[in-house]
Amino acid sequence: MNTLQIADLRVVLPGTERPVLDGVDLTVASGETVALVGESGCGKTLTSRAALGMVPPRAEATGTVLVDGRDMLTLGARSLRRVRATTTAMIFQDPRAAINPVRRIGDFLTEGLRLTGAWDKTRARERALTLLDAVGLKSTVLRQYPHELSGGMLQRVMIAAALMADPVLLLADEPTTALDVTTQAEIIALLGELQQRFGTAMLFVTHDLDLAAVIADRVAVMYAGRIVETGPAEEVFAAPKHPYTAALLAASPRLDAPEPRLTVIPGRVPGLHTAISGCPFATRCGHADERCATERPQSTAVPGRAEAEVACWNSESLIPQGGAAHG
Ligand SMILES: Nc1ncnc2c1ncn2[C@@H]1O[C@H](COP(=O)(O)OP(=O)(O)OP(=O)(O)O)[C@@H](O)[C@H]1O
Repeated sequence: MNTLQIADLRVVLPGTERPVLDGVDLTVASGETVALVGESGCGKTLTSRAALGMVPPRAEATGTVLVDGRDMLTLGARSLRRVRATTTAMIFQDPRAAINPVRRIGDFLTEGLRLTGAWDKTRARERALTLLDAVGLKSTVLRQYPHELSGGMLQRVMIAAALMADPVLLLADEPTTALDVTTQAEIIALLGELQQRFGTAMLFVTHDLDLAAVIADRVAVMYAGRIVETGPAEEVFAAPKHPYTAALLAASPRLDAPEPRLTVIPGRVPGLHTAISGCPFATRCGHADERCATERPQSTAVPGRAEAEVACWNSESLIPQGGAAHG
């Protein structure tokens, strides 16, 4: 069974012309890491928040969001709180914004578990010590305050906190963007190692394709609220099947290329006040024809590639085998 199974998720915000999430299908299996990539404003964060049953106020949400078999969109408030506290965890971009600055790290780590009522103080503290050790921090950190720790140490604390209740699903939203490159590499390695060790499913939101290539088993490429391509990360990045994926890869800076240069994808992601009748990428796509402008392409299996789908009318004829090598 998939730990996270999102099916046909549609979210409509009041006063807009197109759904902000438009028929999203996404699965993450136990022990698997799926990277959700795409330009800013495509709906990545909304998708990962929906996995916690969080949708913007006054938004209309349809479809199903199953976490460990329970639909987060229909659970009552109490059950939702319990599922959030015991089966899911989220790691955010900026650890300082997500932690109470006047509470000691020890209290921060243990209070979530103690609130569930199932853990007493001693047991919660033991669990905190085990996890601090797992993330490479000393036990003395328990008595420290957030301002006494560096950004990298604090993100390690956040990872420890996320794993306290032994969640089945970890949602990481740009968890290393606020860190320098060395610390970023350490945190990514740590996340990967712990996720394997604890067998957690992880949805990793990022706009950094190189990072996605390093951490993910599978990748889902999102554009204007839709998943336009999915598949094994290595294969998708080596040979993209959707013109948008190919354009994203071309626009990703490659310092090791013979002639490093930055390609820009012309145009912008259509705003929420623009109705879309066909493919949302059609207006920016060099391969679009009349059909792309009027008929919505459905996701279809990519021939010869396991667990891979693409939503493009012209994928087979336009994207050459071998595609744009990257990474
Ligand atoms: N609470 C909200 N109320 C209204 N609109 C929202 C809300 N949250 C997000 N949006 C809009 O939904 C769209 C998708 O936002 P989302 O944050 O999911 O994108 P993203 O792909 O994660 O972008 P980024 O990489 O910049 O974080 C954007 O147009 C955003 O302005």
